[in-house]
Amino acid sequence: MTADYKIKVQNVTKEFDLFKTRSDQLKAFFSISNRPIPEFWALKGISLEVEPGETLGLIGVNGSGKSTLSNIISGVIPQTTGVVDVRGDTSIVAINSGLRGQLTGMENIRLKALMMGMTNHEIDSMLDDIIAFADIGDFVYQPVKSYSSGMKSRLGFAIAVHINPDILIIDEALSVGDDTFYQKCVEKIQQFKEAGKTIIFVSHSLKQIEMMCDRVAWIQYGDLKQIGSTAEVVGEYRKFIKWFKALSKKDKKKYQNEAKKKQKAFDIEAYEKQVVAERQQENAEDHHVAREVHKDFYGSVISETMSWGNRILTTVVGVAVVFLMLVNVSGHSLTSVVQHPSHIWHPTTTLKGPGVTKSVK
Ligand SMILES: Nc1ncnc2c1ncn2[C@@H]1O[C@H](COP(=O)(O)OP(=O)(O)OP(=O)(O)O)[C@@H](O)[C@H]1O
Repeated sequence: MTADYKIKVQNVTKEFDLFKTRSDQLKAFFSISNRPIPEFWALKGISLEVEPGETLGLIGVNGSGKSTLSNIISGVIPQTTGVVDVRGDTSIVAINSGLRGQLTGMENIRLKALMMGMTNHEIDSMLDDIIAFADIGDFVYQPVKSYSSGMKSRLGFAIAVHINPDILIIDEALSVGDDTFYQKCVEKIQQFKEAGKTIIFVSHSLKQIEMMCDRVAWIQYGDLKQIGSTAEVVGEYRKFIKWFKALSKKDKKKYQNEAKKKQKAFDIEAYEKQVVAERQQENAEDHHVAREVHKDFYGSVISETMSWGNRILTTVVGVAVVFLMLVNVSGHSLTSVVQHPSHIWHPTTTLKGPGVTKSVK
C-alpha cells in the first residue's frame, strides 16, 4: 500500500439484512427482536487503492458488488467494516442514484451544487452549461420521476461533471444514453483524465473499460478476484466469461447458488481473525495487532442499530413526551400534577355554552 493514494479501501465488507417485513426491520433497529435475521454479505473484505489521476475500472458479473463498492466510496451508504479513506470530493453518476424524484431537474441541479458547497452565484453561472449538456429540453422543469432512464442519466452526468469534483464515479451511466450523448460523455471523461482527476468507472462493456481505464479491479461475488493492468485483468475476465457461458443452464445456476450461499454464510469474526494472522505474519514484533485490526474494522463505522445509550435516551424522551401530553389533556398545571400525581387521572372539564362559565373538576 502506498502513502500517496486518492482512495484507500481496506478490509471493507458490506452486510445487508434480508428482512421479510417492515416491522422486522424496525424491531432490529431498536434491537428488540431475538429472531435471527438472514444476512447477505455483498462485500466480503475488499482492499484496494486508487492513485491520484488514475482511472480504475470495476468489472464483474451481475450482483458481484460493483455498485455497492462505488456507493460506499462515494458515501451514499456506509460500509459494515473496514477503512474507507477518500481524499477529495466525490460525485457519483449512476442510473438510479443521486437524483430526487420529487424535485424538478432544475431543483436537483441546485440541490446537488449546494451540497458540494457552491454559492447561488456560482450555480447561476454554470446553470446554462448543465442544461445545454443534459439536452433534455423543457423536462428540466418537470419532476425527475417523470424522466426516462436515459434522461436521468443525461441530467445526472451533466450535473456531476459540471460541479467539477476531485473524484468522479460513473456507475453504468453511459449504457442508457444514445450514441451522441455517449460521445459527449466520453469527451468529457477524457477532459477529466487530462485534468488529472481520479475516476472510478463501472461498466459491463469491456470495450469501454479498455478505452477508459488505466487499471481494472474484478469483483466476483463480494471478493476482489484480481486487480492489475487493464489488458491483464480484462483478458482473465474474458476467459472466465467464455468458460461460464459454455456451462449448461443447470451448472450456471449451481455456480451462482454456491457463490450466494458463501455470501450468506460469511463469518465476519473468522475474517477478522484471518486478517490478524496475516498482519502478525508480516510483523511478528507488533503485539497489538488484534487491537489495531479491530479498530480498523470498526473504528470508522457508524452503527446501523441503536446503542444502549441511545435506547435509554429514546425511552426517557418517549416517556417524558407521553407524560406531558397526559398533563396537557388533564387540564391541570404541571406543578399540580407533580405535587398530586393522581390529578392526571381526574381531568378538569370546561363546560362551554351560553351562560356557562364554571369549570367542573
Ligand atoms: N439494499 C440491499 N439489500 C439486500 N441486498 C442488496 C441490497 N443492495 C444490493 N444487494 C445485493 O448485493 C449484491 C451486490 O449488488 P450490487 O448492486 O453491488 O452488484 P453489481 O455488481 O453492481 O451488479 P450489476 O452489475 O447487476 O449492477 C447483489 O446480490 C444484490 O442483490
